[in-house]
Amino acid sequence: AILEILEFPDPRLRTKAKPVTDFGDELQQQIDSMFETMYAAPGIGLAATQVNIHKQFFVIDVSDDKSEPLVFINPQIVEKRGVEEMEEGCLSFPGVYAKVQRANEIVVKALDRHGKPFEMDTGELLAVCIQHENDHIEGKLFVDYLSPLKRNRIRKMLEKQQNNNSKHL
Ligand SMILES: O=C(O)C[C@@H](Cc1ccccc1)C(=O)SCC(=O)c1ccccc1
Ligand SMILES: [Zn+2]
Repeated sequence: AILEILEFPDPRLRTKAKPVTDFGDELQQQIDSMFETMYAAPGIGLAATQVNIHKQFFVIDVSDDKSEPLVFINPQIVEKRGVEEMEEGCLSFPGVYAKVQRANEIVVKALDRHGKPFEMDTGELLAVCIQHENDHIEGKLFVDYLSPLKRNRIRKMLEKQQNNNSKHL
C-alpha cells in the first residue's frame, strides 16, 4: 500500500523509534509498503518514522532502475570517516533542498528483513542516505543542521503550502 508521508513540522517526526523485535508478517508488509511508497514519491530512501511507524528501520534504493533495494533494521553506525557536503532533499519537506555536511565514509551494522545481521562499509550517496535515514528514526531532521533562521524560513514556507493545500481540498 502507498502510505501517507508525514510532513514537517508534524511533531510525530520527532519520535524516537523503538528497536524491532518481531520479524513476522506485519513487519514484512510494512517493509513492502515502504518500498512502494518510496518508489512512488519518488525517493532514494524512506524511514519508518516518516510514515508514522515508530520502529527502528528504513529502506533505501539509490539505483536508478529500482534494482538495489536495501533494508536496515536496528541500524548502528559504528564508524564515520571524513566529511562531505551534499545538497539533500527530504520527502517530509516537499520542494526543500539544503546543503548538509556529513561523514563521507561509514561502517553500518544492521539486521536484514529476516533478522540476519550484516555490516556495510560505504561512501558517497549511499553513506549520505544511510545517515539521513538513521537520523529520521532518531527523530532528527536535516533542517536541524541549518541555522535557526533558515529552519524558520522553511517552516513558514511549508506551513503556507499546507494551508493552501487544505483550502483546495
Ligand atoms: O526523506 C527521505 O528520507 C528521502 C530522501 C533521502 C535523501 C535524499 C538525498 C540525500 C539524502 C537523503 C529523498 O529521497 S529526497 C528525493 C531525492 O533525493 C531523489 C528523488 C528522486 C531521484 C533521486 C533523488
Ligand atoms: Zn528525509
